[in-house]
Amino acid sequence: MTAPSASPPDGFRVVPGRLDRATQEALRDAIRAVVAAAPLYRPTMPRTGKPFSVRMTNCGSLGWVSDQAGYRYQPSHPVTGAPWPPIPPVLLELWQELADYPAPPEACLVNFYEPDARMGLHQDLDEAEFGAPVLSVSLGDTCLFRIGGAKRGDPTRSLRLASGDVVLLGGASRLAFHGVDRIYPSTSTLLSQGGRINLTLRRVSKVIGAIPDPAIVG
Ligand SMILES: O=C(O)CCC(=O)C(=O)O
Ligand SMILES: [Fe+2]
Repeated sequence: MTAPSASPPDGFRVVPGRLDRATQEALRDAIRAVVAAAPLYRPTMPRTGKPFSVRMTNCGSLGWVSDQAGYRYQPSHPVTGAPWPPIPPVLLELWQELADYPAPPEACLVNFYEPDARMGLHQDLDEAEFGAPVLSVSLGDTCLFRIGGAKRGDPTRSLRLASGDVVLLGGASRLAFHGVDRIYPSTSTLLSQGGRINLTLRRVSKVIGAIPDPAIVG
């Protein structure tokens, strides 16, 4: 008997093909404009200083960065010192439709994967607010995405994410380990040079009164 594959953690939602081709193209162009204002750079790992294989930038009032001092959110680009550009409206609308959270995202991390890039299993833990999901959008080449549970050793399951797919890490899955094991080159025509763009929308700070008070609502 083969080992059963892990069932997805509660709150993990995949919406295949959520963005049609025209929307993907518009979003690609919006991200090009973000990258023109806030260039992709290669972050380094805390302590070791080892470079990531993924290049990154951000849009939003806050951006996620990593360097030898650690992981954190900050309002400006670590190389240029400029504030991050705003999050494109199409992404804010997507958050409103899917996130089920009463405040907008503050950060959108932009990951760019060359064909040989990957992202090791990790949890997204640098936000103060775990009540909001992380909403992820894939553009360009298909990847092999892996998700496990709240502990590093928990069983994992793998799925392919294609251009236009949207994933939500909400509920229990908000703290699940996840990563990207590989990119499948030449699986999309969206990016002329190939590769994969992943966008993650994140609420960083807590919203006071985010949970409606039943005494007021009722
Ligand atoms: O590229 C992906 O699909 C996942 C990215 C991710 O987990 C992250 O940026 O924290
Ligand atoms: Fe992540």
